[in-house]
Amino acid sequence: MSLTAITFFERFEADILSGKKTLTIRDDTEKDFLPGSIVQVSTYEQNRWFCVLKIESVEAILFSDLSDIHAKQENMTLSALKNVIKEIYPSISHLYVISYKLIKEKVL
Ligand SMILES: CC(=O)Nc1cc[nH]c(=O)n1
Repeated sequence: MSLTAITFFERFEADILSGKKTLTIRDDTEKDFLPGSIVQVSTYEQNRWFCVLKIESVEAILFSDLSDIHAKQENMTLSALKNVIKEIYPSISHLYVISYKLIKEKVL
């Protein structure tokens, strides 16, 4: 069964809504998104819905293969991205790059 919802830390919300952050890197507990599927997005902290994404692709990657291309799509430097991922997933080397498109934003 594929996943239909995802959470992001609140600090990433503005970058997602502005289209500056177009991918997320997750561990194997959050890899089962179907390309082409629609996913509801909420904040991790408050479970507050804030947008809808369409999954473009899900690709396995090793932590050591993260590059400037991934960092740019996360709207970060590569060293900032590696620090964020190490903090969220300490000592996990097998990860998944999930790319997405913003479909619907929250209306303020
Ligand atoms: C809640 C959560 O795990 N959020 C993450 C994790 C990795 N990348 C990301 O953009 N957001």
